[in-house]
Amino acid sequence: MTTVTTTSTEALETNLSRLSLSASSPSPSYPPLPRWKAPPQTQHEVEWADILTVDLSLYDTDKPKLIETVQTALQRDGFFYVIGHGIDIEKLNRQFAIGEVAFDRVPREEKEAHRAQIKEKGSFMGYKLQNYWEIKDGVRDRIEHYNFYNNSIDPVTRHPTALRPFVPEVKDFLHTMRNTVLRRVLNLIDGVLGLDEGYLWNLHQDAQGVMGDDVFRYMIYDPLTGQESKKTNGVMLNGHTDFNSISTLISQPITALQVLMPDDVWRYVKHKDGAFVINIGDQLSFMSGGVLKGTMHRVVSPPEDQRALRRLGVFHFAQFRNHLPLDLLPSEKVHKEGHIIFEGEVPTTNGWEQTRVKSYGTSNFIKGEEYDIEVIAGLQVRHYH
Ligand SMILES: O=C(O)CCC(=O)C(=O)O
Ligand SMILES: [Fe+2]
Repeated sequence: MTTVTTTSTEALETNLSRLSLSASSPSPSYPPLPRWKAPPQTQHEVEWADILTVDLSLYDTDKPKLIETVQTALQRDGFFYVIGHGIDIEKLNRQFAIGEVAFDRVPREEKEAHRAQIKEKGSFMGYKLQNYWEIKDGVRDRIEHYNFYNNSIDPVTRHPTALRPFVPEVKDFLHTMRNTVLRRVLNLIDGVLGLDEGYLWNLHQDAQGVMGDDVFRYMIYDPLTGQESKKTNGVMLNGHTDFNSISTLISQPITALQVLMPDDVWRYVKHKDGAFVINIGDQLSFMSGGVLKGTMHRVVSPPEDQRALRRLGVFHFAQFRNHLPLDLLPSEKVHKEGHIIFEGEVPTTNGWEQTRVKSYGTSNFIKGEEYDIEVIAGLQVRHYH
């Protein structure tokens, strides 16, 4: 009898440990969640963007080489991959699994109650629901996103009920993204611009611990119908530059993100398992006097074999601290090779962000064949379609 009991307990434990191996929970303190099933990669050959890779595992041993790569990447393409960052792939996959909770386990009414005040406050905090933006000729977007803001993650009760158990994990993950990825990438950019190491990081987090209001986003694209796709020329998210300092996305297999490369051709970003895709946004580009490129990118319908799939994304949009003027950085290189961006009043970091969030996809810009133009602070901002 005793033996039987022992055996069945062992069997139970074995089963449990098997279960916990197949459930995705990288830390015992995080609640279990079904493992995210990554969609299959495309078998189609498309034109890939030839973007460079920065291996952060060399950060302590070969920084000069990494600085050189970042320099070429940011002066030429505005995009690069980051590998060797040390964040376990299970942790990355958990973020996709949590993203699914945000879209599939929160009822519509609760999403409405957490709708972001985009027009009112220039903020994406909460949900941007489908159909908010116009892509082209009356076709509206099929994108939903849920956004956490770094300085307003607490209390957990501000988030939809189904997401609450995962908020501590989101916080930990964002903290890791800031301290292990963003910080090292900014230090490398300091190297490119000849700034003291830590200069750019300090603009994102000062000695008193005041932090930029980074946006951490889950984003899901539903496929466009054939009719819609025809009207938008396959475009699902119009060509834009990001509004912030540095954007990081976790690479995922659905082939749809395109970058406008230096020869003016849109090319696809190829998926790299466990890698980040990093680009700089308007604000860092402006502060660099245009030496570092805030590059145009867009999202189009995937190749045939992925076209019917939903596309889930996880993004970290880092922000400078609030209220900083978008002046040129104190770098000799910037002052020599760059140019003055704003002739009149210089916008602030959060001022620029809010203006762009408010008008993106909803305002009547000056229409053009290839792109529409919006004027902000005397500057022409392009919106490609
Ligand atoms: O979905 C993507 O891959 C890109 C999204 C994007 O560019 C953005 O949200 O700014
Ligand atoms: Fe973007």
